[in-house]
Amino acid sequence: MCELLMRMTLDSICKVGFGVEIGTLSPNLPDNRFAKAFDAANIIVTLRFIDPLWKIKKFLGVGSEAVLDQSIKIIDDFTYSVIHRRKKEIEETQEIPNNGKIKHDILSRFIELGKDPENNINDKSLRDVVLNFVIAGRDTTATTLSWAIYMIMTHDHVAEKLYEELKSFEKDRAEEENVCLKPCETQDPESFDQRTKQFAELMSYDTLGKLYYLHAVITETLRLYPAVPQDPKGILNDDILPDGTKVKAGGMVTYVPYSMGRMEYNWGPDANEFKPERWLKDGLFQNASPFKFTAFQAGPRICLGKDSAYLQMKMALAILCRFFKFELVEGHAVEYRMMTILSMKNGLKIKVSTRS
Ligand code: HEM
Repeated sequence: MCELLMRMTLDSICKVGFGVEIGTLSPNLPDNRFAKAFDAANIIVTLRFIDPLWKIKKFLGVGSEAVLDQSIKIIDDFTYSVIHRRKKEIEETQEIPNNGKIKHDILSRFIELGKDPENNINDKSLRDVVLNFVIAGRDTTATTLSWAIYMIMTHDHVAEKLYEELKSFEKDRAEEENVCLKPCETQDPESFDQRTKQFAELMSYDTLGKLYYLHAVITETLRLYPAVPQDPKGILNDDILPDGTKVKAGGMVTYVPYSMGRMEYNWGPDANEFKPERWLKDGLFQNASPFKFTAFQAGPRICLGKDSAYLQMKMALAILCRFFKFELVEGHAVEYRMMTILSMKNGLKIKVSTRS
């Protein structure tokens, strides 16, 4: 399941961020060299923190450092091909007179800014923009979706409550749009497919905002399994923190969303329990201060993609939890893989059944 979700979020960030369809989630699941190289580079760079010999290996070009060099080459090739494709498409559309098409993706906006030499944007800085958005937007949402599905399938009452919310959302939306819901025969793939498509079409940015329980399920997942479990900061100058702690230039300060999300001091005696209800008051979602719920960081450098991440995760989970039931494969151990992102070491092996 984790790999499929990673493919989905990679396709999605490439489409929304860079305006290109890369189709890694197409039915034949094509070999995904970029994703493999990206994962390998992520692991190797993180392991440098605990491998005192990494500089020597890098100098000699051996072991994991040799793999890193190959991975970087694959990542660069992919990234530059995305940039060149987008640039070419922009040029071609601009050749059509009075075309007036506005490019909404992030990469196009940076390419546009690059036309002014004062902005000093070249292909290398565009590559960094692309990679930054892949790093920020792929693993974070994919891993949160994996933990959310794990939480939903191990808490039956949550799965049922969510299903009820999605069923009544579907009914209400069909009434609002004045359309009849198509039949949903779980044994007939064609009919089942048609109904899932119809459900997807009934979703919109505004209407997804009404799915309070789903919003609470995702937020509760991020409280217990924040995609960025710890977030270290380098100290530039000697300073004194608000509580009086003195910190020295060259040192590090880390805030730890994983621990903060589980502190009884913050969340009460049931802090370790998965309870989406804690986010609801009279059925409406109640947000917490970002300084208490720190999964997206707080202050001026808070995550820029928070709303887009919720939107994507809500769309994916709404379809999955409305039409499918999940069960953990017997004996499969769900364990942490502690990298920059809190992912699952052995993936998430599940049995899936359909719901009418
Ligand atoms: C569950 C999903 C996500 C989580 C938990 C998350 C979490 C975070 C966190 C903790 C930071 C602060 C990192 C730091 O200290 O420097 C951050 C920054 C950022 N995130 Fe997200 N993120 C998510 C999804 C996304 C998505 C989908 C995008 C883009 C489409 C995105 C774009 C960004 C950007 C651009 C920054 C840098 C903001 C800045 O430094 O000013 N994030 N995110």
